[in-house]
Amino acid sequence: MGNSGYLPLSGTKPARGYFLFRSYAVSVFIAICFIFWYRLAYFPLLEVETPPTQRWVWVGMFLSELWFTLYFFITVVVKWNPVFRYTFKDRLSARYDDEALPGVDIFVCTADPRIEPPTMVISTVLSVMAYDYPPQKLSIYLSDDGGSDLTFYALLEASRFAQLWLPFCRKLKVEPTSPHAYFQTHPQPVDDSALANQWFTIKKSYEDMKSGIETITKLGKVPADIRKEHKGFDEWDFVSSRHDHPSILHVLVDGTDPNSIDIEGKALPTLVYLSREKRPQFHHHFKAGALNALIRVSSRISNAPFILNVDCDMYSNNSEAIRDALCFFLDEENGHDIAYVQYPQTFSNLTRNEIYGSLRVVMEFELPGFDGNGGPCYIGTGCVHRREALCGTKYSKELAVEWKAMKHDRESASSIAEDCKALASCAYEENTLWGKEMGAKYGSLVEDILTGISIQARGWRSVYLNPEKTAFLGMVPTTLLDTLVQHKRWAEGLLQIFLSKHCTFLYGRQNMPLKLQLSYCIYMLWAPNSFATLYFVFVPSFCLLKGIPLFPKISCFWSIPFLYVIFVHRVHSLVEFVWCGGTIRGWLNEQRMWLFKRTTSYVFAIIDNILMLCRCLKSAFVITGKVADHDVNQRYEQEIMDFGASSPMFTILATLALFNLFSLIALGTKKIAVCDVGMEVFDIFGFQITLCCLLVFVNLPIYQAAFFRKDGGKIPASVTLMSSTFALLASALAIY
Ligand SMILES: O=c1ccn([C@@H]2O[C@H](COP(=O)(O)OP(=O)(O)O[C@H]3O[C@H](CO)[C@@H](O)[C@H](O)[C@H]3O)[C@@H](O)[C@H]2O)c(=O)[nH]1
Ligand SMILES: [Mn+2]
Repeated sequence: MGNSGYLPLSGTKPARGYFLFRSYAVSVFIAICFIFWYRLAYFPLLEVETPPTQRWVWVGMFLSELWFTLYFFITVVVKWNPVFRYTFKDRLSARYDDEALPGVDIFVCTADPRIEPPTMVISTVLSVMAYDYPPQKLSIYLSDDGGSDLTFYALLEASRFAQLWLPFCRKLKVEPTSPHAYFQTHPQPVDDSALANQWFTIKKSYEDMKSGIETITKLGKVPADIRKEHKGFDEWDFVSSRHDHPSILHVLVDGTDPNSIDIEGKALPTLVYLSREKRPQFHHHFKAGALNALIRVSSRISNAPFILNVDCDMYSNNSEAIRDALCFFLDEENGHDIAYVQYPQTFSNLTRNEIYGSLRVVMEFELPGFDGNGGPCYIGTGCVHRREALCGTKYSKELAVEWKAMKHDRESASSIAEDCKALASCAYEENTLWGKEMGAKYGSLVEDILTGISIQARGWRSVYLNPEKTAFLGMVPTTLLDTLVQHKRWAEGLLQIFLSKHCTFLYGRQNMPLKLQLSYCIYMLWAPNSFATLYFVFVPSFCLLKGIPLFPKISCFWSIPFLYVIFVHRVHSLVEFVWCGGTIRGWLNEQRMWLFKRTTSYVFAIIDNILMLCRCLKSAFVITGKVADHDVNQRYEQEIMDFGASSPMFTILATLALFNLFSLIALGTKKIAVCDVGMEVFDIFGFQITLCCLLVFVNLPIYQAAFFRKDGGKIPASVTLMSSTFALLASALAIY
């Protein structure tokens, strides 16, 4: 306890099992040292009879192992000292009554009504409107980069439905407050007939609204009679396309208007629709551009000191999340230098065994590790920012705010709406620092990470909060290609940061602790992992066919460190995965995705980075799919991998998978011929054979999709044909 009676608003829990983790890390390091000793001592140096290929592949092994060691070291740095936080919301409420709480602006971003259905978007909007927070202090802004009247129509409907939904949420303490998620998971209450009736009425009006929106979305345009209902639709007379239109801004609920109330007469939060101006001759900077327009427009309308931003698929699952975050900012002793509170990215549509992987370990262990090293990175969604820090202010002690003394004067939002449009125009940012020193940063495919780095580099701290009750739930892609493309975008953007002046080692040198600068490498260096991985997936099997041993004999001493590292490293990964709630099959799927990403997404990420460095390519943000057709959904539910499309990524995957299969088959037939020396072959090539077998095992879904499946998610015949040819060629090359 510091000064008179001060009680902190948050605390930290000691990490469990960290002694085990540290012993594991140290022991693996020792084993790795032995591996390098072996690599150097047994380098097939100058013996005359060694063919030069053998020397080169040995160097390759050495370099790959060196890379993996470096990456392992970074992982250990990240996980060495994790911090797990919790909050005291009761203390917050005791110190700040509704009047004293600061305003919070909430940004929801959407970009395309075909990929991000308006019904999903408004469920998210309604979920954040229903936060357990004084409504007059809340303002919700929907940014629509799709410039779509369909989305506007949906939001208009949502603003009406909110008058029913918010009182209902209050009365029944509804959780989650997304109507879609709530009605999906909560059946009609049975014990209280009045409540049951009310539940039924609300569900009915929700379903009606939803089907109305769906019909119109399918139709592709808003019918004339509905357009007459609100003057806002007239704005679409000036929209020539989603890439060419003026700013559209409408205040659908004006919180300063005493008539903006729900059916119980309680105030509603402000609700604003914004589609910033887009012109073909101006770069719109994707989501970062959208965020900056929102920052400016909201600064005029509500100017809340805190900003929560979520992607349109991330609904609020915990109506206390704002209060939780404020426990950090409003802490009188430790809150002044906190720029943002990051929540984990968790998903509502994961299947039991997470067929395309999840960010489980990242969210449960790596981000707490970042927190321990100086603060989590900003991951784009589920994050509460201090407006000032996001806008580019450097941290200094003098900035400390006395929150209770804050004034909350606001002009009527509707009356200033017209003025605000200029703030969302393309020309506004010309010759300003927006996107450079102010707001979300431009020029990166991972604007979030870059923005986070720049905030931390200005001396601010950040914290990570992973409450027991998940704060937000979003969507993971439901096909393999979508997942790989998403990871390509991330890996590409992250590597781009590493190669730029914003690399943490340069940019964060002054204000970020070294361990935090280093921690960022775990993500910035995702893509380069592909070199070492490709090497390990191809070369040992190739050498197996050629008869070149790359590892020590199983029977000799040197195999021990190899066995130790392989075994303990994987067991640790499994334990870690299961520890944070995953299943064993889920872990296996995660391993497969690990391999797939490293041999496709990351390879393309590197190629694109090289092209960008040569200025042959401009980066583009491919929006992640959030809807799929019935068949695809069904396969996803059944955890059957979905290939379907023909993509060069699948050609690479299938080629590598088939090549390893061919190697194993070739070895099998060879072994029959040399039956009596079988044991000896295993002794010499044990590691390579095991690696090859493991790869074949991991790739089982690929063989199945290439040769045995008939459904729409199989690997297209052309891909199978091409990959088989490549794989056969490679095997032939090895054998002859
Ligand atoms: O021009 C654009 C492109 C995207 N978005 C929005 O950005 C969000 C994220 O896009 P999505 O396609 O879902 O990408 P993800 O890969 O799922 O997003 C993750 O990665 C992004 C880049 O690192 C972060 O911005 C996101 O917050 C994070 O969830 C969505 O709400 C989009 O509507 C825009 O507003 N304008
Ligand atoms: Mn997303």
